[in-house]
Amino acid sequence: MDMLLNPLNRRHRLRHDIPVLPGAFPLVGHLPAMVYDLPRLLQCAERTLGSHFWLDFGPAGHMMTCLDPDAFALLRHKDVSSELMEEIAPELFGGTLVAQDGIAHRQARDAIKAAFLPKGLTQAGIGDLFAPVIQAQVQAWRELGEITILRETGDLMLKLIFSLIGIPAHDLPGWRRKYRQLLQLIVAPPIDLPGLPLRRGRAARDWIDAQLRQFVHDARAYAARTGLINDMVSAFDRSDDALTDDVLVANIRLLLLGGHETTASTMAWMVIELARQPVLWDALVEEAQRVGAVPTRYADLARYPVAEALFRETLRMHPAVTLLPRRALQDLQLGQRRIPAGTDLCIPLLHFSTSALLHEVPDQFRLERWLQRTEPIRSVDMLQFGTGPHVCIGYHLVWLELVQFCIALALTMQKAGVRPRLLNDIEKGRRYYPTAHPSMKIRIGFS
Ligand code: HEM
Repeated sequence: MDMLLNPLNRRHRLRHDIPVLPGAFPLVGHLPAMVYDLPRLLQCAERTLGSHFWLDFGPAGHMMTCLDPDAFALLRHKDVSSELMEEIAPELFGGTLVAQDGIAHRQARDAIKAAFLPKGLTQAGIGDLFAPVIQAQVQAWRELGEITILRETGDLMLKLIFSLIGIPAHDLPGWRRKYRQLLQLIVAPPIDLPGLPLRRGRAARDWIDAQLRQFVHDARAYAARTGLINDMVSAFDRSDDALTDDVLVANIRLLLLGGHETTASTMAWMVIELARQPVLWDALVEEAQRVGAVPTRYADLARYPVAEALFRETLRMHPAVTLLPRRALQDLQLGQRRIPAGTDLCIPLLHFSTSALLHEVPDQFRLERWLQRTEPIRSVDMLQFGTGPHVCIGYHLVWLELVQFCIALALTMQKAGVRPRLLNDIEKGRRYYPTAHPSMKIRIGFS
């Protein structure tokens, strides 16, 4: 299929001496090609324009995109800001730490991050909380015999993330409905009328915030909630400049958002890769049987090198977050180019994750690149989680839950004498932006 570029826009233009990629449509710019075919779009831009070019993000404006791996270090640069995040998605990210810089960011992050480090996860018993939920879902797949994978992993992730926050199981259907409406804010056109996505999404966000406010209140009043909310509330209350409940609530909502689609997509890709490569499945089953149980503590993970390699290689080949927006606060030097203060930047994680400059035979799914390595994991090896002050808070949690997931899958299916099988084409229906995921239609059989 041809890329979704505007055939009437062929003019070559420069901004600040850097070429603008032709093919943008009015209003939506290059967004259609980014959503449906980002890898080919980046390759085409590199081939025709070189390593620095402007992409048109439609309503969010132009962003200078640099394919040189040095651009990854911009995420750690003191003169590069995350404020653009809030301008792109004010309804979702306004007031959250992902869109803040400096002290405001550090304060909010410090109050949350301890709960997500290995010690915090172990103390809160998160692995014990997750294991039965994962096992029940995988068992249900076995009984169904055939599933639509992304729908199922999305459902499982909602259950996990809600249990993490401490939402009681009987409240789940209501939450699920509101959560889906909240997600509409990502794509809602800016028209605020009854029945339209913006109005519904805002109403859902207000509902969710009101519930979270009540959780925070209960955590303070009775120390009644399980899950991470108690830990976060106490950390917020202990912080030097007491942070308001609005900040706390907005950031708990961010955790719900940040932890769901990304992990559901990675989990779905994991199953797809296991289904299409029998040797991967055999290696995983062998490891699962040798250890014989689903891990529940972070410290157990060292016993599952194959599952860890599967987690890392799946993310490398299919990073869920493909592009990160930033803004230069001062003039910057990037390779041979000077980038003026105020320039909006795009850091293409997808490109680095599959770049031949960083990985041998990058197009091949190879567990060996992780199993045979002797050096520790560097930030460039986990670039799918970003780096620097905003590096993903959920990294250790994702590692734990994805290893739990694939080991539970292997043990359950092996016991029943079946293995996953891919039932349709994986290329059609993939999406790459705002987050990447496999087609909603991919079906997996267990036989
Ligand atoms: C495979 C799963 C995941 C991927 C690929 C992923 C990726 C990322 C990336 C690339 C960033 C950096 C954003 C930036 O620099 O602007 C990020 C930040 C963040 N992630 Fe994740 N994430 C995942 C799962 C999770 C989970 C499970 C949670 C929590 C439950 C989470 C919570 C967050 C939060 C709160 C931030 C903002 C941190 C900050 O701005 O300081 N993520 N994530």
